[in-house]
Amino acid sequence: MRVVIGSDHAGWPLKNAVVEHVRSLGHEVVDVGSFDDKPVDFPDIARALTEKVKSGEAERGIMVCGTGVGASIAANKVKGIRAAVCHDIHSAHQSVEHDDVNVMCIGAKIVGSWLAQDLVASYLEAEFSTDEDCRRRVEMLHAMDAEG
Ligand SMILES: O=C(CO)[C@H](O)[C@H](O)[C@H](O)COP(=O)(O)O
Repeated sequence: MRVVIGSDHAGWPLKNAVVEHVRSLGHEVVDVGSFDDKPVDFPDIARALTEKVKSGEAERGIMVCGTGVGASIAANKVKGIRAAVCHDIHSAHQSVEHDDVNVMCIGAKIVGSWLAQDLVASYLEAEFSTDEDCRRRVEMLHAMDAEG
């Protein structure tokens, strides 16, 4: 699949490892930066990243900031985006299976590169469940988006 990946300055070192790993898993990467450690504001990167998901240019997004928290707050401001910080393997796949998460956020200051690789693999392998309870709940999230 096509995956858009972005980070702020704090997430930049881990983002590079994530980009390489996602490519090694056979996915296509759209890299929206950062491309160095120059300070940038995570909402700007979240805006660029979520635009690619919203438009359909990428099926999933991965955003790395210092904690993953700012990235997820910013991404969730965008209609159609369901973002979550995932720092354990179970959440990385269940967030997709149950909640149809389309942007996973990781904190570069919180997790190491080995765990990040496993989180990414788990997230990208997961598919949204056909279970009707899960489907209904995500429809409710769509309705909340529409309410504004
Ligand atoms: O973790 C973050 C937001 O939740 C960001 O990546 C930053 O690391 C954090 O806001 C700290 O910013 P700073 O400019 O690097 O001090």
